[in-house]
Amino acid sequence: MLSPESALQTASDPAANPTVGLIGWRGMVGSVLLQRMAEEGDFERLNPVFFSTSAAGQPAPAVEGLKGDAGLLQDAYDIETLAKLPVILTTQGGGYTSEVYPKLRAAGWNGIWIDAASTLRMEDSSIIVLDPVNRNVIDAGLASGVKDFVGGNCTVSCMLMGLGGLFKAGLVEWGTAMTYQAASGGGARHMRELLTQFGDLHGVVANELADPASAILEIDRKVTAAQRDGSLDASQFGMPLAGSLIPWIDADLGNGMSKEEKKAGDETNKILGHSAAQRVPFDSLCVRIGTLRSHSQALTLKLTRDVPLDEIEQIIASDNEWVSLVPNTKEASMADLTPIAASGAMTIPVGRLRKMEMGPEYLSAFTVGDQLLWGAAEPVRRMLAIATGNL
Ligand SMILES: NC(=O)C1=CN([C@@H]2O[C@H](COP(=O)(O)OP(=O)(O)OC[C@H]3O[C@@H](n4cnc5c(N)ncnc54)[C@H](OP(=O)(O)O)[C@@H]3O)[C@@H](O)[C@H]2O)C=CC1
Ligand SMILES: N[C@@H](CC(=O)OP(=O)(O)O)C(=O)O
Repeated sequence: MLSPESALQTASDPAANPTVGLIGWRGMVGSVLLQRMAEEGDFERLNPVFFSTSAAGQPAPAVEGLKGDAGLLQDAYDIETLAKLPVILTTQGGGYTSEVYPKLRAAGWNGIWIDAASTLRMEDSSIIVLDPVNRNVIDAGLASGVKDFVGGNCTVSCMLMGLGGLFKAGLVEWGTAMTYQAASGGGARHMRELLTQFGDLHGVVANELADPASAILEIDRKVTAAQRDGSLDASQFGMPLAGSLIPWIDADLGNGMSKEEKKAGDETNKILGHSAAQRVPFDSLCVRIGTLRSHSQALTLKLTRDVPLDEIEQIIASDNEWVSLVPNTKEASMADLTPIAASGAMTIPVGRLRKMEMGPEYLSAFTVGDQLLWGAAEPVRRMLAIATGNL
């Protein structure tokens, strides 16, 4: 393994492994990314140069598969060093992208920028990457000189991994998604806050819970009072999430829509490579719930025609190797169609498939996916493999 310095010097040597700058590897998405890269043996085929916004000069992380160590952390704001890299992959977040990306391009950098943040997603110059769904769009983009490849919104990517087959077959006239998004979608501190709230609420009624004869309405009164009196730490979410929900995610766009909801239609159509004329109306109502990891969504799809349910199931199941069809029974749904089942798994369960009372073209569906895997880390990991000729 080359030291970061020599790796940078040989970045254009075609005989060497491709050099890639990794930024954001310490965060939640970044940690999952490193885990997946180690599992897939990616570090055997790359020269990684690790960057940090807070700890330049410290030792880079030890990663499985790398021959030798990765040297020291480089300064993630050092444009000159970044500009020597042929490929940069960042999971650092939108603030970092907004600050560094324009400076790098202004400095004449012409490398490939792979990003998990939303900042550049809807730019004409970028492609939203989800290769099991849009490998054709990615390949065409690479061939035509596109340099910016951005992972999609977690909810959108998980939905398309599950139901992309129906969209690709041209069977969706319009759709809606009612989402149930996990606390971890907000970041590590949000997860901690939720668990702390659960613990505090339990503490408020621990004595009553220990006594089977205590009045349930008194327990309810005490919990509700604690949720309302400001005693719970809600600094991340802005209101208690434990034992409740928040029917708004991300910024208020001022037109009755949240930023998270706008992404559903915009990103779905961009990933599928639809022109404005081909746009499939797809709208959503996004809700934060008190789960830890994995985003769920209940969908209503208006199909372009009446397709028999068994055919629909076949189209969904055969779209990609990660879809897992769950029989529409109570037992199977409880076992396999929950955040508990999906968290940490690469599979995307799709179930509750049935035709609705409104007519045979109306399909009801439920899907759940680990938003840190297919919703964030995996599409950018795979894009890196594509960009470096390994996928
Ligand atoms: N969370 C999710 O479900 C999803 C997130 N994304 C996007 O991915 C990007 C990154 O999100 P996420 O990983 O959740 O962000 P995190 O807040 O977990 O990590 C981002 C950066 O914060 C710094 N940091 C500061 N304190 C800590 C700490 N205690 N532990 C770890 N890192 C710390 C690290 O930078 P440094 O090492 O340089 O100090 C790290 O790289 C965002 O743009 C987000 O929108 C996309 C889809 C889903
Ligand atoms: N907004 C998502 C997570 C996320 O980071 O989305 P995006 O990458 O589109 O900003 C959530 O809170 O669950």
